[in-house]
Parts: sequence; structure tokens; C-alpha cells
Amino acid sequence: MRPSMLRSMESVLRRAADARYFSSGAGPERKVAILGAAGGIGQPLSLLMKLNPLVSQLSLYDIAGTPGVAADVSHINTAAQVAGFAGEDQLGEALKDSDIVIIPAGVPRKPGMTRDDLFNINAGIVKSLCTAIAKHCPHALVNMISNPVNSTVPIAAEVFKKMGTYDEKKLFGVTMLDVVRAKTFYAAKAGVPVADVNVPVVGGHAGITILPLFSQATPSANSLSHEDIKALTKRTQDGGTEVVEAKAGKGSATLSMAYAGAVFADACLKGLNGVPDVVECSFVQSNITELPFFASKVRLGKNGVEDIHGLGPLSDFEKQGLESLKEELKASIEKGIKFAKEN
Ligand SMILES: NC(=O)C1=CN([C@@H]2O[C@H](COP(=O)(O)OP(=O)(O)OC[C@H]3O[C@@H](n4cnc5c(N)ncnc54)[C@H](O)[C@@H]3O)[C@@H](O)[C@H]2O)C=CC1
Ligand SMILES: O=C([O-])CC(=O)C(=O)O
Repeated sequence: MRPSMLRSMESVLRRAADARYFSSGAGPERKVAILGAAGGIGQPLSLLMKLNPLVSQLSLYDIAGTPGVAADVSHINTAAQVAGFAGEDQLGEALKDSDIVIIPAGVPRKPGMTRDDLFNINAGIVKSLCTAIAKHCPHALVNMISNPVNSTVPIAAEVFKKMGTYDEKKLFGVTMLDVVRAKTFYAAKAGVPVADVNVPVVGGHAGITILPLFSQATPSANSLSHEDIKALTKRTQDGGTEVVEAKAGKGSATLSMAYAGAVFADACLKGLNGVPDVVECSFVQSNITELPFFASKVRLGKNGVEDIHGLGPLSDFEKQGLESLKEELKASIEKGIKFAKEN
């Protein structure tokens, strides 16, 4: 075979490996619990976590429907042992000894709603689930998917504080879907292979609080105009609404969210297992701005958050975006804290 053909085959294989979401090889025994596992996100997320070789026990919890999901997923011939739990009586058993708890429990948006419109229902759900986490697996990493993430993460933090178990290194708002979208939209516009693309997305997870930093995107694409960057930013910020409208009343993103949640949980598992230099964006307790929680690149390690990267150099457009998002993000964080303190 000619060396040039060999090189191009190598490059195809490398890309395929990069595009693969899940880790290869095994690590220590790890238990992952999914709360809301019978839902639109929960089911495909359960499937993807069953495919992850770093998971040895997969615990699927919901208020109902999980025995069926667990029986179905358990027939897949991968190593993870699957168990289903339904109803509050079984929540403790579902959580016990978990290393990671992923929470996609709660109601999704319908057209015309904001994520904040979900607050009244989801705040209570998150509060009761986090109370159970504090009791049954206080050392687990928590991956919060339930919306509004800008408020549910502060709620979780307050619940854990009240229960005396809060460790800021272990609480993550899952903003990975914003990164997944930014990568996809950027690759298409810039004409670069999507598997090679990286784009940090900072701020929060709702509308203008989602701030993709396309000036730091790699591979860089000098061909993109300011108008292109503005349009990519808007599409990333409105990505959730694009799906809500396309689903026309049948919920919000579930499949892409399950993918994003599985990628983020895999990164957490790798960090726990001591894999070096695992970096992803997440909404965490942070002091890189004046806001108490903020999404940015985070290095994951054996204790959860190992360190939080700064924002790096921003374009003028991104600097403006950063200033504009602060008021809304601050209000959403304060709303979560207030709810948890009063309930
Ligand atoms: N962070 C992100 O990027 C994204 C977040 N989401 C959010 O994820 C949440 C779930 O969305 P879907 O799966 O589409 O909704 P869904 O309605 O299809 O599923 C939610 C599941 O949660 C369960 N549930 C409700 N109360 C519960 C409780 N107390 N304990 C355990 N399970 C409970 C329900 O029984 C249901 O099975 C929504 O709040 C949605 O807005 C959705 C997409 C992206
Ligand atoms: O938009 C929604 O309601 C669900 C969500 O968070 C997303 O898809 O980013």
C-alpha cells in the first residue's frame, strides 16, 4: 500500500476513534444512577450508559415505568449490570453506593414556554431527589440535566448545604448539549470535519446566558464573517427552542441530550478513574466571574472538578455577550437559592 494511502487510512481511523463517544477499556467498578430513566431523555441515556464499558452497575430510577426500561436495556450484551427501581420507596436502594447520579427528571418545555416556566414543577422534583442523594450517596458526582439548569444547580447546592454534604467539586450542571450544538453548527458553516471541532460554551443554559466562544473555536476558520458568527451564536442560543418548535408540543430535545449527557458522564467517569487532562464545559460553582455559578471549561479528576479554566481571550462581540447575560443568570441563580432556602 502506498504511504499516502496508509496516511489517509490512519486519519480516517483516528477520526472514527475521536467521534466515538464512549471510552474503551475497563476501569474500577463504577455505579451510575439515572433519575428520570423512563423519560424521553432517560431511556436513550440508559441505552448509551449501558454501552459504556466504564459502567459496572446501571441503576435506573423513575416514579414509574423503569422495570420495563431496565428489562429491555439489560438484554444488551455489555458488561454493566442493570437494575430498575420505581417509586420513592425504592429511591434509596437505587442511589446507594452510586459514583455518579445523572438527573433528567422533570417536565420538558412546550412551544411558547421558557425554561424558567418549568421552575415551579421541576424545583420541587430536584429538591426531593437531591435530599435523597445527600442521604444515600453523599459522595456521588451529580450531573444535573433538569431545567432550568441555571436555577436547579443552585437548588441542589443549597439542599446539599442544608444536609451538610455539599462539595462544590461534585455538582455539575450539564451544558454539554450547547457544546454539541456549537460544534455541529460551526463545522457545517466553516466546512471543517465535525470530529475535529472544539468550541467552548460558557455562561449558563438558557437563551442569551448560553455564550459560545467561536473566537476560540478550533480548527479556526478565518473565512467566517462577523455576520456568520452572530448567526451561529444565535442558533446555538436558540437550539433548544428550535427542537421544541419542531416537536410541536411533544417535548424538547431528548436524543441529542441523551448523547450529550452520555458524553459528559463518560468524561466524569474518566476523571474519577484518573485519566489525565479530561476537560469539558459545565455549569459549576465558580469564581471566574462575579456570579457564584458559571459554565466554563472544567478539568475533571478523581474528586470531580479539579480546576476551572478562565474564559481566555474574548472578542468584542463575546465581551458584550458576557455583560448582557449576567443580569438574567444572576436572577435565575438567586431564584433557585431563594426557593431552596424557603422550602
Ligand atoms: N440540560 C439540558 O441541556 C437539557 C435539559 N432538558 C430537561 O430535562 C428534563 C427531562 O426532559 P425529558 O426527558 O424530555 O422529559 P420527560 O417528561 O420525557 O421525562 C421526564 C421523566 O422524569 C420523571 N420524573 C418526574 N418526576 C420525577 C421524580 N420525582 N423522580 C424521578 N423521576 C421523575 C417522569 O416520570 C419522566 O419519566 C426537562 O426538565 C428538560 O427541560 C432537556 C433537554 C436538554
Ligand atoms: O430547550 C429546552 O427546553 C431543552 C433544553 O434545555 C435544550 O434543548 O437545550
